[in-house]
Amino acid sequence: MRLKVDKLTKIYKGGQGIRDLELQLQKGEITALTGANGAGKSTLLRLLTNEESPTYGTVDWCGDQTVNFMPDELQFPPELRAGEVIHLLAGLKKLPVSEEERVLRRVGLYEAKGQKVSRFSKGMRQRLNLAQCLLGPASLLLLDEPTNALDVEWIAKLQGILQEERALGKTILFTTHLERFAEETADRIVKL
Ligand SMILES: Nc1ncnc2c1ncn2[C@@H]1O[C@H](COP(=O)(O)OP(=O)(O)OP(=O)(O)O)[C@@H](O)[C@H]1O
Repeated sequence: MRLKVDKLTKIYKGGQGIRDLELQLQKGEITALTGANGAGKSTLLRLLTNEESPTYGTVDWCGDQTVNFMPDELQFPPELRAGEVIHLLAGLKKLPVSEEERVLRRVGLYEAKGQKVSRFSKGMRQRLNLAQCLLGPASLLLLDEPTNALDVEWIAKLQGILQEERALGKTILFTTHLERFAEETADRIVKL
């Protein structure tokens, strides 16, 4: 097992994020997190990425984990070219250039690597966001609404990418409003 969440609760001043959540993520499994607007999906991801602390409850990481995160929206410096963004991030992670090329090809942005991010469409920006999440080794991938802004073709390709990552032994948790995508992609659906 890779992650165990016990009685996890986040109560904001104005209202409630999540209450008494129990969740276990198994190694090599894809879990989809669904639920209405305001159900607490993003709150859970913020607690798992340590952006926020729980009011009470625990997250047991069961040993060392490397987590790669795809937020629901990521602002890139607009003057940078896509290839430069990935080059900088790969440098921070001490990855070889071949890894930069590999992720850019995977998200279909290799040909567009010389373009400034400010000229990118929303879907292209989302795929660059996906690329940074796929960069380098990780034991757990957390993705917040990864289908946002993607067209039908790229939603299908995202499904393939997540399943390839699972085949490599990664544990994956993503949030979505697309029930069919959740059913077709995930091993397990957790509804908040
Ligand atoms: N920083 C905050 N301060 C106060 N309340 C917050 C804060 N962040 C979230 N909430 C509240 O916590 C609840 C859960 O919000 P959250 O964003 O986690 O929902 P969600 O399931 O991701 O929703 P959506 O499907 O709309 O993205 C909501 O009632 C929201 O108003």
